[in-house]
Amino acid sequence: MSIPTPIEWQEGRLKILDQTLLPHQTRWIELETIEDVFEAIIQLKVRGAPAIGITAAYGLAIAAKKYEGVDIETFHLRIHEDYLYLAGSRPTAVNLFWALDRMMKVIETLYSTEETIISLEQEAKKIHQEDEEICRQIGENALSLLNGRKKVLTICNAGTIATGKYGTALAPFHLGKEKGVDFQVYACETRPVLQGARLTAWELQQSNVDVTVITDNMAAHTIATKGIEAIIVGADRIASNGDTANKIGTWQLAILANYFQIPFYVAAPLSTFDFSIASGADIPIEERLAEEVTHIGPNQITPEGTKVFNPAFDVTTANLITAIITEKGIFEADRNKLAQLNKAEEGVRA
Ligand SMILES: CSC[C@@H](O)[C@@H](O)C(=O)COP(=O)(O)O
Repeated sequence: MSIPTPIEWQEGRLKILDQTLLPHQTRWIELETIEDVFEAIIQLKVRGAPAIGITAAYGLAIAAKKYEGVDIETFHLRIHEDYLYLAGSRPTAVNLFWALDRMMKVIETLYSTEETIISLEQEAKKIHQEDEEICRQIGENALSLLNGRKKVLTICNAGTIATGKYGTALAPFHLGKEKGVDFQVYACETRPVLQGARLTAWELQQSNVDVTVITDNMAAHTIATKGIEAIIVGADRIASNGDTANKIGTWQLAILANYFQIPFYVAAPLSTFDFSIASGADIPIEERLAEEVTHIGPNQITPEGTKVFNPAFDVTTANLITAIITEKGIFEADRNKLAQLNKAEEGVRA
């Protein structure tokens, strides 16, 4: 696979592929401070739930280095402020909070500032490395579930550049390519920020996967006339009952899948589950700047003063989800089935 790695940590320096410049420029930028990390996340230079979590974890490791030489109590106070700052960047993707909480757990067990700084860097690297293996496993499970269905529709970008490697919803296409299984992928352009048209099209082209871009309002017609056999999407947060937040536009695809009687799959790591909330009604939905809707790139497309509603995500209700594909297997989007998964995971964590 020839897609560049989206996040790199080399000798204590963090570099990310600036996704706002894709597909026209492939440029890595260095994030030197916690403020750089915060800005990169809110400006979508790095995006996608797992990639946000990984970058924030490195952000905390970078922040910790500022406090070399301070006593451990002061260190705890300062790093807690940094944790809250990064946690305030984007509200919907729970992987952000999962990664930051995991970093803070490391701190609880150590009593020397110097040792904690080293351990935080190690933990961030671990979160990053683990994600690649998790995504590969999701890809394997998705490949077996798709089982010969080759014409697949997706939305947004839940690919390599949204994760450590391979992606979630796009993982079966990358892995399929490695194994000689060829898919025909249809990618919704994903207004307003065009993650499908800009990022998924670019990423799948890098992998030589056959990809066709459609505008978001072409989905029903495309499913009906092009013989789409399944829809697969990523996730930003999955509630205890299986309700799933993902990029705005996902819900309408699930409704269409139900209408056309084709499977609708969500692919996500366990770090995207939020077992602390009962249903999708509890998921905070990020609203972003009006300019994302009023403009395409630098060009304004609406009359001056047009009112705008710009939610970045919607919640697909569990009843519309055929299955959730995780690194630990395939699950029904059902409160009781997911509770078993949570129990098994709690056992592993204990
Ligand atoms: C593996 S990425 C999963 C999700 O985060 C993805 O589908 C998505 O909705 C990304 O939204 P974005 O606003 O681009 O961060």
